[in-house]
Amino acid sequence: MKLPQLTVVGGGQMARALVGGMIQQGVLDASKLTLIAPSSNTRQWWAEKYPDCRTMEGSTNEAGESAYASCEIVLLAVKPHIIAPVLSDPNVDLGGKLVISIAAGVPLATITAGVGHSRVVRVMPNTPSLVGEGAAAYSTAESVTGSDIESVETMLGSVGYAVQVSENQLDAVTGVSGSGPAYIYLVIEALADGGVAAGLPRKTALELAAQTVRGAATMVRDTGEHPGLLKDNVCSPGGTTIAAMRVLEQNAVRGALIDAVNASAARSRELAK
Ligand SMILES: NC(=O)C1=CN([C@@H]2O[C@H](COP(=O)(O)OP(=O)(O)OC[C@H]3O[C@@H](n4cnc5c(N)ncnc54)[C@H](O)[C@@H]3O)[C@@H](O)[C@H]2O)C=CC1
Ligand SMILES: O=C(O)[C@@H]1CCC=N1
Repeated sequence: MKLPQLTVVGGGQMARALVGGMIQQGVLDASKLTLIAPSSNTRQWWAEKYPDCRTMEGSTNEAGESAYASCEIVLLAVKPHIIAPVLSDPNVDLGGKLVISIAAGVPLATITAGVGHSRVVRVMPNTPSLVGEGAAAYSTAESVTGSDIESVETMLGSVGYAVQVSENQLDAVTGVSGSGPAYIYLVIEALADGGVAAGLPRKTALELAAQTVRGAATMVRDTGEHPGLLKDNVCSPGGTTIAAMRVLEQNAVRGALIDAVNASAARSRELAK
């Protein structure tokens, strides 16, 4: 399935990852994209990267044309506190459009009230969408149709894994997979630092660390084995890994990750207020 005309509000990091991923995966033609961005640097970035797309500073241009007139889907990719000002702009008429928000914490009820109808989907994606390895969850408001869900699944499925959840689970999703790439980048950076400390060149240490994280993730996903068992398989009796595991447990890495996920989920709940 090819996506219809799409208008994206906000051209920052997550829009670049998600929409860029959809263009690269071939489900969206750049010629069907209108990107609204108040920053000229952002518009220039999109125009250079995807010359066929249309960029606009606001919801209308000097000729009075609306950024929304010909689109079927609108993707809200601005920061959570910008959602309300965007939706209260008198030039923004989202009647008859499927509206998708990726703003962390902003409830469906807030978006449907601002949009004026409930053909609205709330998504929590993540930035590895850019390379086709995203992880996303979504929840729908009441007027969303089967074909709308098909569009959302096409968008998210083209750039990785997608799952429908109940809205009250989206804060937890944010804690695990929305914010999650940042935790793993920290782990990769720290593993590479450890390799450098132990004598490896930086580049070699970073390649080994990144491939190890990728390999371990693929093992969990493809074998279906419990991660605890896969961990045990690495720990030879009296060997190197169990010595390292003891250090990780002494430093409460497990508890720190659990607390990190919960801190992100709690912040997501706070953003709803
Ligand atoms: N960065 C991430 O990994 C993830 C972000 N999100 C959500 O995505 C949304 C965007 O986050 P980022 O891309 O990280 O932020 P960002 O700051 O990189 O991008 C937001 C963009 O919106 C633009 N903007 C501000 N006011 C605007 C307006 N009135 N109309 C159009 N554009 C406007 C800004 O100039 C900026 O380029 C947030 O709501 C966030 O919660 C969700 C999942 C992951
Ligand atoms: O940090 C944030 O608020 C956004 C939402 C999830 C990932 N980045």
